[in-house]
Amino acid sequence: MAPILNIDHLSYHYGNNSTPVFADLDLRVEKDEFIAVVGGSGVGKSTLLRCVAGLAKASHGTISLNVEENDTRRSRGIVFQDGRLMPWRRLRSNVAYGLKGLNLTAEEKQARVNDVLKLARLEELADRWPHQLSGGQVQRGGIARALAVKPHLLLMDEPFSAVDAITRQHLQDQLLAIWEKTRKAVMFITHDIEEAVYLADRVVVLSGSPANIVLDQRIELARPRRRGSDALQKLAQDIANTL
Ligand SMILES: Nc1ncnc2c1ncn2[C@@H]1O[C@H](COP(=O)(O)OP(=O)(O)OP(=O)(O)O)[C@@H](O)[C@H]1O
Repeated sequence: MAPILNIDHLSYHYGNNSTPVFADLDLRVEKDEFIAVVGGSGVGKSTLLRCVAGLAKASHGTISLNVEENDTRRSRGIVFQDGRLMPWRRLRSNVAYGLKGLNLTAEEKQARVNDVLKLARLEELADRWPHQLSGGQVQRGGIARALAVKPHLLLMDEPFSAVDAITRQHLQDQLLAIWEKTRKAVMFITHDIEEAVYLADRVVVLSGSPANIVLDQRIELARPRRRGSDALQKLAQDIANTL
């Protein structure tokens, strides 16, 4: 099967900086595959994700998405670190916002919103304002909004880094449950290597200046995985040693 995402010879420069953030970067992501991108602070993880999201334009190279065009869904859904819910809209309306412009009837939109709120286990909170939600609920709201457009590729930029450790573990497990149900490609940025190994099918390590992929590690651990297991810790340590 052809990869869903093909990144070829990608380079990105900010302004007139002489050194690109990354250069000549190649990456393939298969349909249904969950990949995590890790790397030190400032190495270029978010920039790469923003390029794939279409929010930043690469200086050189290409990004192609191998997806069926369809006006009832979008190719990509994006989840940011802070959830990015609009404070003047209730949760339901925030989730519905991304559906603007899609060729869906009002009933279909409503059904979509209900479905993703249910997936994110937020049905009961649908009429709350963002300030009435916990940090973890806001993040789940961000995930629901991204899923509402039925993306082929879900892009997540350190989505759990602003919540406490216990909430983070719950969110990781909820994300995996959603992924099992929806089976889409995920590109997940994190600086937490254990999180990457716990979640992903593949962990890609970005390093250097300009950055490039210094390790592309398949994670063969059976699911469900056990946090803190020797095998998981060892893989995480091996990956950390490449940084
Ligand atoms: N608007 C900008 N103008 C110039 N340089 C920028 C801009 N945004 C980011 N950078 C630089 O580009 C590099 C990559 O930034 P990026 O945010 O992609 O890194 P990151 O790996 O996601 O970091 P972190 O894990 O700390 O979020 C950094 O050195 C950063 O300082």
